[in-house]
Amino acid sequence: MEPLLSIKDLVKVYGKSTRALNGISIDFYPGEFIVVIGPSGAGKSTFIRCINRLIDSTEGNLVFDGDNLEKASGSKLRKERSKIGMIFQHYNLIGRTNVIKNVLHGRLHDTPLYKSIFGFFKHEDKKEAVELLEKVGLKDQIYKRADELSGGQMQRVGICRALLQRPKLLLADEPIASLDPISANIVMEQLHNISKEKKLTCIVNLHQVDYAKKYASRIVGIKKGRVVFDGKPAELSDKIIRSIYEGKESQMTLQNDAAQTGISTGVKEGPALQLTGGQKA
Ligand SMILES: Nc1ncnc2c1ncn2[C@@H]1O[C@H](COP(=O)(O)OP(=O)(O)OP(=O)(O)O)[C@@H](O)[C@H]1O
Repeated sequence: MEPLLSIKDLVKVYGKSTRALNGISIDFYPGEFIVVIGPSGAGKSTFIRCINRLIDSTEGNLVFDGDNLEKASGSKLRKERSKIGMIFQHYNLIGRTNVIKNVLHGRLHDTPLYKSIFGFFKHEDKKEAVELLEKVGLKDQIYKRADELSGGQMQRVGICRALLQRPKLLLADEPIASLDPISANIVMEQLHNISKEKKLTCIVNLHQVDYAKKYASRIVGIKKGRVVFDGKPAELSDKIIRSIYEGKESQMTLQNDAAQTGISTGVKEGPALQLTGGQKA
């Protein structure tokens, strides 16, 4: 199978010497649900943002859907970007605008400016927006202002907006980091189910190893800007997890120090990660 996204020797240097990405080469295939894990500062956000060119890489080659992404600019870049949906930690919704309009913003790239200004979207776009909102349990909230929603609801709107773009690739940068465990579970469950149903490739950055193990079809571990693990959830042993988070083991009480270590076992439903040895009691 041809990869949907092929990344070669990706390097990102901030300023003079911060090598956030240190030569990443990896292929992603259609339909994969990839979770990227790694300690704070490992380069996860930089990696995901280089993929849709929110950040320009310093070196490397990105081939997405058969096109050279890192060389694209202007309308070509906009066209490529329209095939990549993005979900953000802080949702990036327009608070004063209602839910359905926020979702319809996913079609802005395909709507003439004058129509979008007056809120004229195609009937089929509106229909699809409503269907998506129904799917994530928000049909009753369609005309509510986005800033009247809970965090979990806002993120589900963010998912619908990204999906209305009809992307080939969905990127999510810490989509549940600002949510309580119950909302986080709902968001991950829906993101996972919808991408499975639509056979959509997803790359999701997560701090929580247990969610990664629960939902990913493939886990990629990043440490100091390099890929140090790439495999199936079952292959991600406790030993490997410790090596990815090496240097932070002293904080690996997990339950208590989740925020500092970047590792959380706070999922109430689903398998809790059991780490043995090297942990504080
Ligand atoms: N805009 C920037 N300018 C300078 N350095 C940056 C910038 N963004 C990130 N960095 C640095 O690049 C490295 C990787 O950061 P990045 O945010 O990609 O890591 P991360 O794994 O996503 O971390 P976290 O999980 O804490 O969000 C870090 O050393 C960070 O300080």
